[in-house]
Amino acid sequence: MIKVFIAGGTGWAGSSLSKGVFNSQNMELVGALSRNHKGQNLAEILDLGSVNIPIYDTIETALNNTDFDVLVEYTKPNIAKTNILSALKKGKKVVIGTSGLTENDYLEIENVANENNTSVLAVGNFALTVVLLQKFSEMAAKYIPNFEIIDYTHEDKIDAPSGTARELAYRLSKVQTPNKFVTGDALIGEVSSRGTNLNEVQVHSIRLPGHVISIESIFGLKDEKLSIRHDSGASAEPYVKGGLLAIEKVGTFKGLKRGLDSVMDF
Ligand SMILES: NC(=O)C1=CN([C@@H]2O[C@H](COP(=O)(O)OP(=O)(O)OC[C@H]3O[C@@H](n4cnc5c(N)ncnc54)[C@H](O)[C@@H]3O)[C@@H](O)[C@H]2O)C=CC1
Ligand SMILES: O=C(O)C1=N[C@H](C(=O)O)C[C@H](O)C1
Repeated sequence: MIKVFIAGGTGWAGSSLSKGVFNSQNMELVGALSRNHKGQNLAEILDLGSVNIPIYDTIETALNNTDFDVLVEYTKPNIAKTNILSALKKGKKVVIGTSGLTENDYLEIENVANENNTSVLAVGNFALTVVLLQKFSEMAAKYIPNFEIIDYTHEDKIDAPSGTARELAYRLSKVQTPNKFVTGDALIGEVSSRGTNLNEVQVHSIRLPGHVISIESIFGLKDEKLSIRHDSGASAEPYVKGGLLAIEKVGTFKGLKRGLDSVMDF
């Protein structure tokens, strides 16, 4: 049995995963972190039956009071790194779902995981269809050296670019550095209108009502263009299966891995 603790277990994504873990044959849901539900029973909140799944409001109290193997981080960017580093320092394995962490954050997380001989699996998007978008985009980037990324989300998403876009930029940059067009001093007007540069890839973030979550990688060659786009629906269901797979696989290596495909067969 893998003992799982979910930081953000009462949230939109975390509550769906909590139910998935609770119903899993080889996992035990032993606790959750939630700022607003301290001292309550997660099983009652999620209608899971007559068991007690305690909720804490800080990672320190959770680590002092609960024994677990894997921390799933599904809170908010402002607290995620603290939760992750605290758990790693106690030798816990960590699955990261929370977006907003930077490349420097990941370097620090990787170092702390290595120092404590444990493992972290960070997944910008747990949905299988997004994993496929990442793979198809990597294939395209191998042949087309001109690409940019657009991320579209609901208006109240607090971090930009999305975790999905950050991970995609990181991955495409490993395939090749894209060519730059009209940048720096050559550009007349607003430099920021060309988006932000992540790992040498231009990323544009749209935040608008009526939008859920979409990601698009755009490629161009003379007289031809290619768009690879993914659109999420409104529920958090697509992230559950991938989340469960990540919990199962995070103990199979040491250090940091990024992307769900890193533990899948392709
Ligand atoms: N990697 C992936 O596939 C996915 C990633 N996400 C990311 O997961 C994160 C959470 O998203 P949602 O579930 O929509 O958020 P949410 O707002 O619905 O839930 C956040 C949860 O974290 C808890 N929380 C927030 N701040 C806290 C603090 N300071 N201390 C203790 N608990 C705290 C809340 O009580 C709640 O349980 C976001 O960064 C989002 O982008 C969301 C869905 C899929
Ligand atoms: O609702 C969100 O916020 C989500 N964020 C993740 C991201 O930043 O990429 C992914 C997910 O699609 C939902």
